[in-house]
Amino acid sequence: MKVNKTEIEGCFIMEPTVFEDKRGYFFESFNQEKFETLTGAKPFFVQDNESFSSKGVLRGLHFQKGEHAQAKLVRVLDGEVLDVAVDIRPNSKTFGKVVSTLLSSNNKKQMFIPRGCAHGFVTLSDTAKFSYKCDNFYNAASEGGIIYNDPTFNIDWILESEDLIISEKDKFLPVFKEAVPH
Ligand SMILES: Cc1cn([C@H]2C[C@H](O)[C@@H](COP(=O)(O)OP(=O)(O)O[C@H]3O[C@@H](C)C(=O)[C@@H](O)[C@H]3O)O2)c(=O)[nH]c1=O
Repeated sequence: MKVNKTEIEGCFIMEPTVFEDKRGYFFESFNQEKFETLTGAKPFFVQDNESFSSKGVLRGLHFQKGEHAQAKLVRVLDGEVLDVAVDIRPNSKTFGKVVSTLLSSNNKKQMFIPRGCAHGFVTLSDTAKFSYKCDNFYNAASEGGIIYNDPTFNIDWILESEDLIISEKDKFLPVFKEAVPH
């Protein structure tokens, strides 16, 4: 597995080693020992999630607050998404930085988003199956979010805004300055 640092402290993009033969392929999608050695992070994952989305579906930007913050290791099982992490940790040296990367079932890349960062993705393929591990449990009361088109970040979501499919909850999220104390 290759681990690449990103512009966000503690956020990594991993490229697993894929073994191909006449039967198909094999790769380790998570190996705790290698993960810890290569990243220095020691998340203890307690929840796995999977979602299915049609082209244009944008989920995010989401996070959980306080003691319910979640680190996430995300990947695409089928299809392609643009995956985005935003550093909203006020005490971080990379506060306000954005990392976006294409994750697909072809490139098999994964992104590790540390606790305290916001996360979202948009589906670029006809459909996408998305899977992620979390190091803390879902807690509805602690959910937080930032509107996907926040002018501070000006994230290029690749698709035209009229082609985006967004939940009612996500359409009315606050801007960064309101969502996070500065
Ligand atoms: C996230 C989550 C949702 N749910 C429920 C709540 C709701 O009824 C339904 C759909 O929830 P949402 O609309 O919040 O799902 P979604 O918009 O896919 O939320 C996810 O977005 C991505 C970007 C993330 O980073 C995740 O952490 C999570 O916030 O599933 C759980 O039961 N457990 C969970 O862990």
